[in-house]
Amino acid sequence: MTTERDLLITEVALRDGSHAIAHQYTVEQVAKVAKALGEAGVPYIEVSHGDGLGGSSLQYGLSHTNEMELIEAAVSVSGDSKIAVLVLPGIGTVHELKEAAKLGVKMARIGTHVTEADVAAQHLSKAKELGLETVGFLMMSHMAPVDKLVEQAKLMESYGADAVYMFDSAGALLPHQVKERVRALRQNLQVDVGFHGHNNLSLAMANTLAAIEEGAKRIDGSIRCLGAGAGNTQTEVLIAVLEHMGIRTGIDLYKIMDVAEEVIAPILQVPQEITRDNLVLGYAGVYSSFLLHAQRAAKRFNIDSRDVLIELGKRKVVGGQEDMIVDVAAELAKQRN
Ligand SMILES: CC[C@H](O)CC(=O)C(=O)O
Ligand SMILES: [Mn+2]
Repeated sequence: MTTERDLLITEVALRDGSHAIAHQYTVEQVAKVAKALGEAGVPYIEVSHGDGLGGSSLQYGLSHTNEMELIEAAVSVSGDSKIAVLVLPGIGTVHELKEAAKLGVKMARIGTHVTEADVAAQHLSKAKELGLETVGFLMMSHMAPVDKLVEQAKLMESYGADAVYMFDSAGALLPHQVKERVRALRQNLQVDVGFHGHNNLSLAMANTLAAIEEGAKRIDGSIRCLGAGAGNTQTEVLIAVLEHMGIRTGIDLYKIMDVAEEVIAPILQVPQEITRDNLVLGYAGVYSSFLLHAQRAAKRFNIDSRDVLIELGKRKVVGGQEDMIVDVAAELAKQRN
């Protein structure tokens, strides 16, 4: 029997949520979560290091477990759900993509900074060759004007992406800005448009609904908000809201609520909340994945982590420049003495 779905949801807690727990997922945790998500009817489950395949490093944070083991475990228990991986060109290589495909991954999500889509060409075409469904996504989309976003999205489409997402990586966008962007993407692309939000300004749900209103067909969520910063659009809440709107996702509401409460909550080291640092991520337009790095650097130099985040926002530091977080903290500390 095929499930009727008006929207395709990708659950990202086993990838974006990896940032929130410093990439410490174990095989047991991933298997338990993936199995439960599969039973709840989630169509796509993303599994990788928070920074994608190959992300385990001193720069981005060392994983507890090799991500290929996590992927293999997820594939073996996820039933009809498809396992997706994230790849950031420059971090993840075609070699890792091949290894993931061999393990049974069905979708590759290739992401670049919002102005750098051209670096995704090779990865997208290789993923296609491997028979994978492909998503291209543009991160930190608040940092580019609408016409630039559209230009870059068209490049992703031309490289073979089956869908193009805009990522509000910093959780900095307001609903009217999301609407404007998704509308423009829909007007200019033939492929599906997707949206990935972060809840740092408590707008992930509002932004997601704005995207859906403008025709976004693919949405990312993180169950119990287990994503970087304050997390993403909370999956189980989204499913309830969409049911009220008569939008079919194929996900069982009671089951997804149970996964949140019984499987995810025990994994959380602290509850996913809009703490003052998370709020500053959204306010200053800083990558949500920088949170723990900035907190560690602030502690090391005995300064306020909010000052580090505000300065990173001013300098428009983007993914891949994690080493600058320590530089900024050191500079701020020096200025203070
Ligand atoms: C560092 C990759 C990043 O976490 C991808 C993502 O989820 C985002 O940009 O929001
Ligand atoms: Mn994210």
